[in-house]
Amino acid sequence: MALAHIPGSKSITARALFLAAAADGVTTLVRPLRSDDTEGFAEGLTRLGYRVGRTPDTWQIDGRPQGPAVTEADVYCRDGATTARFLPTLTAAAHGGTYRFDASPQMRRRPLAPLTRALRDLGVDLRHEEAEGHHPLTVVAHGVHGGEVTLDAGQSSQYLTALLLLGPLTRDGLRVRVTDLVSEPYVDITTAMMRSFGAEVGREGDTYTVAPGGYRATTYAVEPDASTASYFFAAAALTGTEVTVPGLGTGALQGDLRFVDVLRRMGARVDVRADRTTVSGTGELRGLTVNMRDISDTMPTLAAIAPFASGPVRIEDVANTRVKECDRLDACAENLRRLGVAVTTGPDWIEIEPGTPAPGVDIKTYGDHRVVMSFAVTGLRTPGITFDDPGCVRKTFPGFHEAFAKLALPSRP
Ligand SMILES: O=C(O)C1=C[C@@H](OP(=O)(O)O)[C@@H](O)[C@H](O)C1
Ligand SMILES: C=C(OP(=O)(O)O)C(=O)O
Repeated sequence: MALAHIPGSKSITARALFLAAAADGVTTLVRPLRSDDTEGFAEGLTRLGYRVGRTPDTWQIDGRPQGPAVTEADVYCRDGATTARFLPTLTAAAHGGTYRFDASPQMRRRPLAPLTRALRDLGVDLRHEEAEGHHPLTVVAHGVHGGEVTLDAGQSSQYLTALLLLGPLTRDGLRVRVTDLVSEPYVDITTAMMRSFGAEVGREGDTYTVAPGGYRATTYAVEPDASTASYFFAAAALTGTEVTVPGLGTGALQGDLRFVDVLRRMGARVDVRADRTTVSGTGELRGLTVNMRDISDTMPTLAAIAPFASGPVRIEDVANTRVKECDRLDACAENLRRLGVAVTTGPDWIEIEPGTPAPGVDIKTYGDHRVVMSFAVTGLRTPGITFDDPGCVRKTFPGFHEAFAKLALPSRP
């Protein structure tokens, strides 16, 4: 049996940083994720004048309910969509100040318009430098009264998360009516964490309601990252071994842990306990059709093991994976074809035929950490897989290659 110690959740760390910054008091984050995305978020807060103190295992943030300590700042959000979508929203609540945000070339391309429109509907003075609804942008802050707003979160749930996080910082509170929503479990993480920081948030049908009143500082322990865990679970299912991830169990906040249900349907044995999850490969990997709208960060993980299934694997309802670190449907299809596997794709689906991936293929990563980590799993059964940019795993897991090698799973080419 192998034990995989997975670093902290990116989504939880990003939310915790926002909540801690906005809270009244000093917050301690226990085992936050240390990676490019979350370091970028913390650096953004520092630029805005928040104090973020760090030891290897904890981050301490001095909350500033009144907003950033500086009235002017230039923040580079790197490649992190949580940073690029949550931080401008945090500054909108300040009473005075001009804050400019920019991001990586890919993050500049990724959409933002439904969020910027909603913020403007709430009276936020938000100016784009180039294209509407894209970085770079400037927030000229003068507080937010709140009220009701309608939001299309059909391309990204992060728009909704950003607005909900803003809710307690408004004068009158916020009602958000949602017309469409992907990645819904991420919104559940948001509301659960808001409550942990003392906020009142509720939902009736398609409308979320957030009370004013700010946030209270707390000590918050960050769960291991469930999307990262998917590579280790998939590795177990593929190689017929057993992998246990401590710290992710029945009480986990992250929807991506549901990836183990997909592996169970394919034939793996899955045991979810209160504080750990174990996947055991049985030697059987069946094909299936699966809707991954709720857990689409794990689409590449499944695509990468799909050729080894006994029947076709069809993944549906994942259009928004086209607007992530790269167009993930195309990137997965291209790399599977390079491996000699038959693949078809549509606007929001991919279907992968069984096949034996060819050895010695260089995977085209498009700078996407999930492409690397997913095809590293394929590499357990395919000799000679290399990556044109193995280091891009730094976005969420700088030590991925070492940790994955340490797992010492049998590779059976
Ligand atoms: O809120 C979050 O922390 C995230 C939400 C999801 O994005 P979308 O809602 O854009 O699908 C997910 O893909 C991303 O990795 C993290
Ligand atoms: C899509 C992702 O990240 P983000 O949207 O937070 O940049 C991801 O980590 O797979």
